[in-house]
Amino acid sequence: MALIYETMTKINWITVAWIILGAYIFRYYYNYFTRTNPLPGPIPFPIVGNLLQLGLDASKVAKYLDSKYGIICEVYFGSQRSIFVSGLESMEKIYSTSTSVKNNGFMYRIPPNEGISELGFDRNGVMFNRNLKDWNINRRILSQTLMSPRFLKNIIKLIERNCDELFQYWDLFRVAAHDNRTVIEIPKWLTVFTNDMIIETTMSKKSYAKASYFNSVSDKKLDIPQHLLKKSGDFLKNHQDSLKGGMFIMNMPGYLRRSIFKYFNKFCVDLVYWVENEIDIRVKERRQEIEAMPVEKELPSDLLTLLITTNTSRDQNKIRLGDSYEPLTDISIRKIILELIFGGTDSSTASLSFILIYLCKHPKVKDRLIKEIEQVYGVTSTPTITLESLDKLRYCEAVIQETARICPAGEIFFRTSSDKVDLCGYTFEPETIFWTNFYSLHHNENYWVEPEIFKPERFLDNESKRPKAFFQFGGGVRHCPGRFLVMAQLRTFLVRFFSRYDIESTVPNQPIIKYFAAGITCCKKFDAYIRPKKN
Ligand code: HEM
Repeated sequence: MALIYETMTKINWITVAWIILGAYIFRYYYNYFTRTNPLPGPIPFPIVGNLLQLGLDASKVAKYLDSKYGIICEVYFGSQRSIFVSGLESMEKIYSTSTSVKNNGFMYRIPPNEGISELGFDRNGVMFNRNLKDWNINRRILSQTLMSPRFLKNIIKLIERNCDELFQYWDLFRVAAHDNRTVIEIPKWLTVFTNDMIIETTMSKKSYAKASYFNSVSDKKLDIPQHLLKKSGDFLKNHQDSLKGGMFIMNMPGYLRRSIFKYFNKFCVDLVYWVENEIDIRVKERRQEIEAMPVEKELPSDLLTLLITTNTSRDQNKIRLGDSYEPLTDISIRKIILELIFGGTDSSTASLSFILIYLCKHPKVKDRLIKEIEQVYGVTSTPTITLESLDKLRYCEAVIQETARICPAGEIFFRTSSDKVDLCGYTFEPETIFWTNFYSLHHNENYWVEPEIFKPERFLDNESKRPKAFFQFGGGVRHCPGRFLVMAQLRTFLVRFFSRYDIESTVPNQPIIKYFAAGITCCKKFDAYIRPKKN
């Protein structure tokens, strides 16, 4: 009897589950087929949307959607309907250079999102902040800091120090191998390199991710206290995992996160809080260090000091918004730093990896780049780099831009309408998310002569003749605030690297193996021989 009752109960539960699932699917497709403003696009599946059909290779998705559906279509990333835009005119509208926040209809990054709201990013920081008044002040403080020549001058010194440290480890490998060349797994090394740099840039504290990685792959061990290596290693791992966790929190509907995925959700949230807590400890520590500095003494121009002191009594250049001068709160500083670490690690690693791959594939371009470096700095393995000297590297800049055109780290990127907007003859409601197809635009024959050919010279034309169909860092009021920093970083690295080494891919005609994670197209594998340069 008990068995029959148990079986009946089981069947009932299974039946109920099927009915709920059936009702959910019916409701999903009813909403889909009766949606307003339908656009062409692949039919989505519940929960995953079009992810199974399209996959996660951003350039393949970009090419496919552009060729099959034209300059505007719709896709579902998870349960989120997104408008996918490939035409230049639409992109110019979305990334409009209009400086007026009021007249710009594409002011948001993403529509309201339960997960992002639970983590507090919808009302703090810059990237996802939906309170446009707060976003504006945070953004102005950040831009004023990240773009100031004083800050950038210091950053160049920081980049040089980090290059020297990286090269010291590579040399240790070479000596240990009794060989004049070292096989380096480029993306892995560049990840720890850019991570150390962004941590030191944002937290004004030495980071040991490179050293920690060296110790994990080398027989020789560095004489650095274990707790420092562990701390940096843990920070890198947890911040990378928290980024993946953040994607889960952002894209998985709340009712599923709170039920089926309850424990995994908690694990992801805890990871984000772990990283935030580490940042918070450092912010408080720096506040105390600043308070201990004599008032008459000029404060250092590192990012953290500037974020803490802007609009306080220690600030000489207050930023006014409306009638008030408001300093940033600790929570806002914490979120901004977290976003900068997220925004500044994978994108820079990917860009630098792709540049080195293209230089290996195009030895003539590499030779011309080395010639330019020698012209500006002379033949030396330790050039002294200044902000002014970096501006003379026109060909180097063109190499960086051409790589960003042909193989962008941001192949597709997103903005959200903050108002009713018109695009390609359709009217869209506020809170519609638009994915912009930079990849296809950068490969469009209407705007580029022989777009599949790597030709940095195309960026050497005069300013007025430069191609307009190029979105390396987005554009307009939400233009990437890290662009000057990253351009300084890339140029300084290339100068330092090619003053000292030559590089050759271990695989002839190195294929570009990419993966897409958290909005960035990253380089999955690239091994290269690094040899001392013959002068
Ligand atoms: C090569 C490396 C990089 C690439 C390709 C890149 C690309 C982009 C793009 C396409 C956007 C969207 C801009 C728009 O909507 O108009 C963006 C925004 C942003 N980037 Fe970068 N970025 C890079 C490096 C960095 C670095 C190093 C930082 C930090 C120091 C950073 C911080 C940010 C932030 C905070 C935003 C959001 C700005 C806002 O919403 O107002 N990025 N980036």
